[in-house]
Amino acid sequence: MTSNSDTTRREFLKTSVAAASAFAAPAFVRGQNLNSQLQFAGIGTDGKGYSDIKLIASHDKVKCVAFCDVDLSRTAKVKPLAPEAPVYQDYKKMLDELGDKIDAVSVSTPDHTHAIISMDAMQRGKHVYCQKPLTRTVWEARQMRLQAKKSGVITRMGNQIHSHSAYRTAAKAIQDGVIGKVTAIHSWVGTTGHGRSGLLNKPANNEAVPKTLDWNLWISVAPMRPYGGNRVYHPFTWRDWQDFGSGAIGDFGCHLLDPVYTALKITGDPISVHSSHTGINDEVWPAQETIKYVIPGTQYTAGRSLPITWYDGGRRPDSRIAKLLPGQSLPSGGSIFVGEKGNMILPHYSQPFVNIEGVNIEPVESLDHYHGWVDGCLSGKQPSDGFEYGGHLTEAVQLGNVAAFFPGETLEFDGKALKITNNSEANKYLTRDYRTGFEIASL
Ligand SMILES: NC(=O)C1=CN([C@@H]2O[C@H](COP(=O)(O)OP(=O)(O)OC[C@H]3O[C@@H](n4cnc5c(N)ncnc54)[C@H](OP(=O)(O)O)[C@@H]3O)[C@@H](O)[C@H]2O)C=CC1
Ligand SMILES: O=C1CO[C@H](CO)[C@@H](O)[C@@H]1O
Repeated sequence: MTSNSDTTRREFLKTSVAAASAFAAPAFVRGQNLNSQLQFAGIGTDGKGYSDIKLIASHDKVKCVAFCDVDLSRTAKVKPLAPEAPVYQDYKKMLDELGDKIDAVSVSTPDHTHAIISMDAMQRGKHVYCQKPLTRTVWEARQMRLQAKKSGVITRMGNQIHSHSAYRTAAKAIQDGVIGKVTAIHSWVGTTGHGRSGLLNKPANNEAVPKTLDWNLWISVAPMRPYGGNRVYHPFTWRDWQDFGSGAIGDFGCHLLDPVYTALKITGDPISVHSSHTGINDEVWPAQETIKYVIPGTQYTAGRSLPITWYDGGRRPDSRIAKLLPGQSLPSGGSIFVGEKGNMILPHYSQPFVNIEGVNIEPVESLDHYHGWVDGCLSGKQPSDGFEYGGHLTEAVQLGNVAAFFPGETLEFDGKALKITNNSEANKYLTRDYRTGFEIASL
């Protein structure tokens, strides 16, 4: 049952956010919303989920009203944040039972469950903070973008470095023209596509599912398979497996390519994608990859299109591309922005530098990524990396994973039609088959 005051408050929050998404929110709406509380539920409560929930809950207008994790043994850390809040194993049951008592949710679960949970929450009018990559597939990323717009809810992707000084400084430097127009991007990370579980195929042995874990809910949209054992798939090692995670580019693409997309204001769909790697089977992602994209140019690029090359698993760009000054070196992960006047090197999570003598970049301040989303939910103002932005970025990242199934081929992509135009077989990898009972209700 919802009390009258809850209904009134909830209805008010909903209408004012809907109004704000249709046109700029009038000051009185913002003011009244900023005085109200955000009733928040955290989904996925260990691993990254714990830090997401803790940092969102540190906003003084947030009230934690529920927690949810498929493994009840992994909920102990969040309980002290709101000892009276109920703990659920099934997010659907939580949303059904608590209804309007929840305004907003975080989704910090393995990649394969981001879309099914976030779509359901948005369809019920909840604001959503969802971890990176926004989704496991290109099709899901498109649905998330469309649904967020349709529902008029406030969204943010969990790529928190977006708000960090290092990435914000890099974006400003590019937009200020420090290296001139950009002609190419090279981004790399040391992380490998598999190796976390030590397996290349499903294990022959099985172990009993821990009593605290609902394995059916963990598997969710993916085809059912036996539990396997601790750290075969969960926790954490799901990143290796095609059914659940997204390999190295899925794990880090939405971090490293985020300042590229933000700085260059990329909103167009990739034109083409090409992969080369050390080998792929039907289960895990390649250990080492090079993915080459061609992306439509913007006001900050020299050409009408822009080549972006991604390297992982120990592969990295030829250091001569960077034309470093004496004393400079390439970081273990990051990006080279090649410009007409010079190059900018952006190490992952630290300040950028350029190879132009005498030019130092003044850092800009960090913002609070988590509070920025909460403030957005209360004011109706969409933060910069909502699902419209995160959806575009994730589509590109996951398109790289589609290309991994066709090494050596250049796949041409028609973003409008959501179709690969020169290889019909590749289209099946843009989406997936959903397990009965776990289909995503799309638009
Ligand atoms: N932005 C960043 O810097 C980082 C982002 N991430 C992202 O966060 C997400 C989670 O990663 P990580 O914390 O490492 O993963 P883990 O496997 O360690 O934890 C995920 C948590 O979610 C729970 N869970 C799994 N499925 C569901 C479900 N359907 N409903 C509710 N709870 C569920 C897990 O339970 P169980 O123990 O049973 O699996 C676990 O407690 C990923 O998308 C990852 O990419 C991760 C690290 C850093
Ligand atoms: O930033 C991060 C730190 O490492 C984790 C494990 O690879 C990533 O998932 C995460 O996004």
